[in-house]
Amino acid sequence: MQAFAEEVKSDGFRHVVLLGMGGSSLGALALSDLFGSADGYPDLTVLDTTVPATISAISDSLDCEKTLFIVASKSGTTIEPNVLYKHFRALVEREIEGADTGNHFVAICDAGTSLERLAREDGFRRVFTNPPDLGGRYSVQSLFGLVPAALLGIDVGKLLDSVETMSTLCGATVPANDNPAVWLGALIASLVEQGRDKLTIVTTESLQNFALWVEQLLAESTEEDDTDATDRYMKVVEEAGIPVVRFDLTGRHNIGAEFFRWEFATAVAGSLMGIHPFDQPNVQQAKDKTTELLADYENSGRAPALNAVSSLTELMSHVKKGDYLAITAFAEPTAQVELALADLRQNVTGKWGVATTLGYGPRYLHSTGQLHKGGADSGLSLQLTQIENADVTIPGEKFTFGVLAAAQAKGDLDALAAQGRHVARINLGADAVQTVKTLANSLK
Ligand SMILES: O=P(O)(O)OC[C@H]1O[C@](O)(CO)[C@@H](O)[C@@H]1O
Repeated sequence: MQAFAEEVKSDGFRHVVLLGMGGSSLGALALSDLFGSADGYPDLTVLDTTVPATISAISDSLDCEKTLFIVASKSGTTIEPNVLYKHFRALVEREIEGADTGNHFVAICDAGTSLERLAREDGFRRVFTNPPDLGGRYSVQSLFGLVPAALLGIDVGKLLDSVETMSTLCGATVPANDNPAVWLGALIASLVEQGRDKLTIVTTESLQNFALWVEQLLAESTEEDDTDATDRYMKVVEEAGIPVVRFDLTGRHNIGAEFFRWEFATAVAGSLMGIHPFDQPNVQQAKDKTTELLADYENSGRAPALNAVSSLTELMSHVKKGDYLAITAFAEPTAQVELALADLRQNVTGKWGVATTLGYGPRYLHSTGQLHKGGADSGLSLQLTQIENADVTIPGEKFTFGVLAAAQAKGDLDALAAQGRHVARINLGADAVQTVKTLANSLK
């Protein structure tokens, strides 16, 4: 891996764009956030969206000649990386005519998948095949995390040493009380039993995407989660007297140990809670609805309609003690949108006294989407959409990214509603920031 990273660096690549969802990208995102790229190594962008505005913004900013794309998917069948590959392959072919475009693409996947075949047929620079007995969200210490880490110039050996240290501390002969992961898993499970079924992860800035990684691990595995990294929200949490556990990261490479601790703890918590920690059965429901909507579009030419559904106030009229509000946004996550949403969340908590989660679509569909549909019936869902403002075609497909994003948004809300969950949708219109601000202010 490190030899490959050196080769990529010396061939003049300055940017790596990783196309992948959930466990196939969040570990790399966490590592890139924490380490950045070492001197002379390329930077890393994770692209795990179908929202046209974000895809256009990234496509416009790329210097294709110096960009390497990683298509990362264990199953090889996930729609997002597959269509993103089609888009970027065409872009590279347009931008650097005549060159060996396959050289700009790398695949990470399980052996024998359709992605492996495609990558070989399309002449990818390299195909990394992963051991198939690893669940997606438990795969950061495998090629899914390590190849991007090596490309960033991270010392992969040091990272793995820290994983090994934690795995020794969690060995089979270590009594449960002294085992850091069993202790954490048991704590999570026992707090859930006492009714504390929300976990807030507060981190320093460089670990915010590590929190996203933990969110996916827990939300798909145990169906219980709430994360928030803003200090203001943390204050509200502390004031509510919620138990706090603190882990200090002594040296960046020790993130490897934390990956291991949380994976093991999640398996322990899931087992104690009687939940299968390696399964995510409800994720499929939204995928099936999306597939139906896309087929309908291909037959009728009618794009999935994202009509307004209910309103925030009407939605919150159903709230009960212990419920949470899941805010999902199919919009470009600009800094201003993030700030406006942080205010909205704070005001929701202030007005109704509930915890909130925030997930951008379609990323959250591969993470907290499981919690929303398969977790306890304590979540109300507010979907915010801003999809129509731009569109991007997908070579070889009848649908565009806009149609796909709309089908994913509608598919998820339909799946939730079909389960009797309370839902609302607000279309953000042309000015997403202003719409969210107005909504937040109306709650004061
Ligand atoms: O690596 P794949 O097969 O593309 O899957 C991506 C993600 O999708 C999920 O299967 C959920 O849809 C996650 O568990 C997984 O990490």
